[in-house]
Amino acid sequence: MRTAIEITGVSRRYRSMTALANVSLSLKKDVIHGLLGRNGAGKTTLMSIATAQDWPSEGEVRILGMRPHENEQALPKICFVREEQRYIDDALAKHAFSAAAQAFPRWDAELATQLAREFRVPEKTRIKKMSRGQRSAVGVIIGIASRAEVTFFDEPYMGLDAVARQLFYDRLLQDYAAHPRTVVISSHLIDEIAHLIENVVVIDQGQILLQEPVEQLRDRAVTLVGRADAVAEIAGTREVLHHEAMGRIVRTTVLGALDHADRRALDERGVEIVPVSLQQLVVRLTARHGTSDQTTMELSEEVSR
Ligand SMILES: Nc1ncnc2c1ncn2[C@@H]1O[C@H](COP(=O)(O)OP(=O)(O)OP(=O)(O)O)[C@@H](O)[C@H]1O
Repeated sequence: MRTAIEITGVSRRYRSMTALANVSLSLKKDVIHGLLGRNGAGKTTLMSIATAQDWPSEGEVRILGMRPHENEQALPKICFVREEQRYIDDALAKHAFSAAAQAFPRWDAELATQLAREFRVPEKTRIKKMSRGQRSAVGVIIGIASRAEVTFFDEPYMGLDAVARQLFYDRLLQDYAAHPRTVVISSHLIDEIAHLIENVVVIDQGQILLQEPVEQLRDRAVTLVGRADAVAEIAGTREVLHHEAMGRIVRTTVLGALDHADRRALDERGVEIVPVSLQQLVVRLTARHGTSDQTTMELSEEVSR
């Protein structure tokens, strides 16, 4: 089976608020996926439903072919690391690790101990008394050492310093290479996780804006920097995502890959081609989605044209 996570027509409403609107998503097995989107886009809601911690108002979820809700067979295969993880009162890190050992059959206790040392998780401090970063580290360790077949990290880096975040990315990749599994990470630090993820899902206002392999997405847009008339000549026929003028020089971000002839024409006119980072692309696409009346489908089609 190549699909690990299948979400079909899932909606989640809170009274008048629609957090997810008819979301369908199919995520491949043994791939690291990035779930990206602005505050309130629906990332946590989607992850909570996929991990059976919340129920959809409509629609269906399948994890490894199984319905996860109240399913004793499915749940040991699913790990959800979230910022506001609750632990048993007065628990130390080792207690949280023992509980994880019970919950996840592939738990690696040695790895957890090693990671606890590397993240400098204090042994004798109760989790509720730990600093925010230390608490996040406990969650991250559980996420990695559980080796659950499907692991969700919801903004796992909150409070982690730059060194600890790098350690998280390195250790996750290392362990994933040795023990492939399906990972979904939500993050606002898009460029930080760009090298980690293979597939990108962008969600905005409860709708999936796009789902695409990172490599493909990188070629989707470029920024052209040069004289306004020269840039306009090439940009004119394309979808403009962003435009800035600095005197006679403009920076225009356009959708669509450049072919050989475009590159030659730009070169002849002294126009510089600057790659667009994943973060910039996601920011531009979501900003555009928020201000336009286009449907998700239209925008996705545009992006993939
Ligand atoms: N229990 C709740 N009751 C009412 N509204 C809720 C509830 N939980 C989430 N929402 C709303 O649903 C929407 C999606 O929230 P969600 O937490 O999934 O967003 P998110 O993408 O994870 O955001 P962030 O990046 O800020 O964590 C938001 O508008 C939020 O206010």
